[in-house]
This record gives sequence, structure tokens and C-alpha cells, in this order.
Amino acid sequence: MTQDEVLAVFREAGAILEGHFILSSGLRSPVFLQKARVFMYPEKTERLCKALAQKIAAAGLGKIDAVVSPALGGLIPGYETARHLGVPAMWVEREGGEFRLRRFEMEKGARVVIVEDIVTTGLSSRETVDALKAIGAEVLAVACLIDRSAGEADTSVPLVSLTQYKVPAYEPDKLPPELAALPPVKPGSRNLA
Ligand SMILES: O=P(O)(O)OC[C@H]1O[C@H](OP(=O)(O)OP(=O)(O)O)[C@H](O)[C@@H]1O
Ligand SMILES: O=C(O)c1cc(=O)[nH]c(=O)[nH]1
Ligand SMILES: [Mg+2]
Repeated sequence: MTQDEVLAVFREAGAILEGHFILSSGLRSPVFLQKARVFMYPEKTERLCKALAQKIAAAGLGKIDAVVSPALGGLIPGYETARHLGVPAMWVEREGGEFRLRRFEMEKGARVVIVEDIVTTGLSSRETVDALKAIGAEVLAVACLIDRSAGEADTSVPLVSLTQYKVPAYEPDKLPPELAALPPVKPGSRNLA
């Protein structure tokens, strides 16, 4: 899918929000891709994730044993992408703030692809890589629907993105005045009690 086609799916779902957003990394942005509004629609999710699975399959990663996604945002695209790859889907979730594969067993040396919804700084992806390496998995790549960094994020393993969409993000003490004038909201689940 082209960038225009992917963004059209997000736009049709009303998933491209404008305002003042606190991102998972703590950065601030005037644009938020509310992926949950896309994942409401199975046929839109299927279209995106089928295309992502095709990109993963074409990336020359060799045998893939499983997809693992970081909760919460990665759950639905991880499941749907795994369905098209024909492999099991698992997830890591936070326990005391750290991602852990709490509900599943994984064999040592299992060859895993991480599926994320959105990558901004790559922090959540790196946390997921670390959680999986700590239990002996071999992490082949991170895959995501939209890379907001346009290739600049550090995911610590290769990144396969369905598309890139460069969106501004600012340190909280370096906000442009028009952003600082708006009340900030934090849509994601990091640090939620
Ligand atoms: O590349 P990063 O800078 O880490 O940002 C991207 C992450 O932010 C969002 O998750 P968030 O922690 O907001 O929670 P969610 O998965 O529940 O949406 C998104 O789902 C990615 O996991
Ligand atoms: O960086 C993030 O936290 C983030 C950005 C975005 O556009 N959408 C999202 O779900 N998370
Ligand atoms: Mg997330």
C-alpha cells in the first residue's frame, strides 16, 4: 500500500486527531494517530495488516515462529498480521511498568517478529525487544503500520514499516506557542494506573 492509501484508511476512520498530545515517550505533538479508531473496523484492519504481512514475508527474515506485540495498541494488529503470516500471536504487557510475556510460554531460540501499531521514538519497541531477548527469543525485526519517525527511530533490530509519516514531536520544554496554548491530553496506556 502507498502512504496515501494507508493514510486514507486512517482518515476515513477519523483516526487522525489534531490538538496537543502527550505521546508515550513524553514528547508532545499536534497530531495523534488514534489507531483504535481504525481497529474498530475489521475490514480496514485486515487490509492494513495483510499488506504489512506481505512486507514482512518479503523482508527475507527466514522462518518466523511467532508474532509478539506490546499491549495495548499492538494487540489487534499483531493478531491480524500473524493470521496472514500463519503463525501464533502473543503479547507482552506491563507488570510494574516493565513489559513481560505474562500469559504465554516461549521456547528458547524462538524466531520472533514484533508487530507494533505506531513507532515514534522506538522506545516501546526496544522495551519489547529487551523483554523477549531476556527470555531467550531471537528477535528478527520490528514491524509497524506507521513509522512516525520516517526511519529515524532506534528499534535496536531492523524496522519494517507499512508506511512512514513524519509528524512533528517536541520536547515538553520546547513547545511552539500555538501548541503550548492548548490543554494537553494523553491518549495512550503507558503509566496508566
Ligand atoms: O515509539 P514510541 O515512542 O515508544 O511510541 C509508540 C508507542 O506509543 C503507543 O503506545 P502507548 O504506550 O501510548 O500505549 P498504547 O499501546 O496503549 O496505545 C504506540 O502503541 C506505540 O507502542
Ligand atoms: O508516540 C505515541 O505515543 C503515539 C503516536 C501516535 O500517533 N499514535 C499513537 O497511538 N501513539
Ligand atoms: Mg503501544
